[in-house]
Amino acid sequence: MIKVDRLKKMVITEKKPVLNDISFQMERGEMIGLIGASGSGKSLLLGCLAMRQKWDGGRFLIDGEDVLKQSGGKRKVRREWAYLEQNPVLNQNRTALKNVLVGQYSQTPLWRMVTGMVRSDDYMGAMDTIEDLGLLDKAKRKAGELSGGEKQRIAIARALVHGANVILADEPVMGLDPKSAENVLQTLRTLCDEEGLTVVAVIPLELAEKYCTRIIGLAGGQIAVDVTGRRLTHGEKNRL
Ligand SMILES: Nc1ncnc2c1ncn2[C@@H]1O[C@H](COP(=O)(O)OP(=O)(O)OP(=O)(O)O)[C@@H](O)[C@H]1O
Repeated sequence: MIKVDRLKKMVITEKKPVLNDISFQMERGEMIGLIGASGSGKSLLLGCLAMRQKWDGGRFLIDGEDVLKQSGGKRKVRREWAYLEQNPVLNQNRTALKNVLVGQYSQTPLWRMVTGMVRSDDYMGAMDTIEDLGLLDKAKRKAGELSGGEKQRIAIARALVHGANVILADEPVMGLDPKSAENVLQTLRTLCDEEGLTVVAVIPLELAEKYCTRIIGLAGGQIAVDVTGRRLTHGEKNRL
């Protein structure tokens, strides 16, 4: 279980904390939609969870251990959790498959990386994951030739092949056409339901209502809404 306990986050330009007293828990298999007005701190919260932003207060407990105090705790989160940016960083000249396999390089000897030789079980694992994400016919295409939604799904495949059990995604469907956006979110939801993946994604409210198991809304530096995935009431929307 993952527990955020009274997280505080400051930025140099503001006197007051941008995030103050943020507390919530995440269970395995949850897909959390993070919503809130522009500037409410969604990206900063995601960055704190991904250990890419410094915490200015609070505790971050994973299975009871405070990651902020544990030696190597931050590195472990950075290595084991996936942080998906809006425009996934893929090598455009390499195939989708090679980009997915990069996720396994941390366990791959240097000579294999240099020669590009891949173990057959790594190859099979990557192909299985690509197939699960509906991109088998694109596996040998260069990443630069894929659509935005396909690139997002390749980034998800890479995260899964790398063994990530938590995916933090900052606006993963921004700029995608509606069908591709729904495809990416349906893929993530299925992985949560069937594989126990945990996802926190900054996405538009109407998509969070449709695909997420839970919706967390930020306002005024605090959690203003924390409900199971469903249509928000007028009252809840007004709090954001
Ligand atoms: N590196 C930084 N230095 C100074 N201020 C920052 C920095 N990063 C974020 N902020 C400020 O913190 C606040 C929250 O930013 P954040 O990017 O988390 O908002 P957001 O909810 O993701 O917004 P948006 O929906 O527009 O992307 C904003 O007021 C922003 O200007």
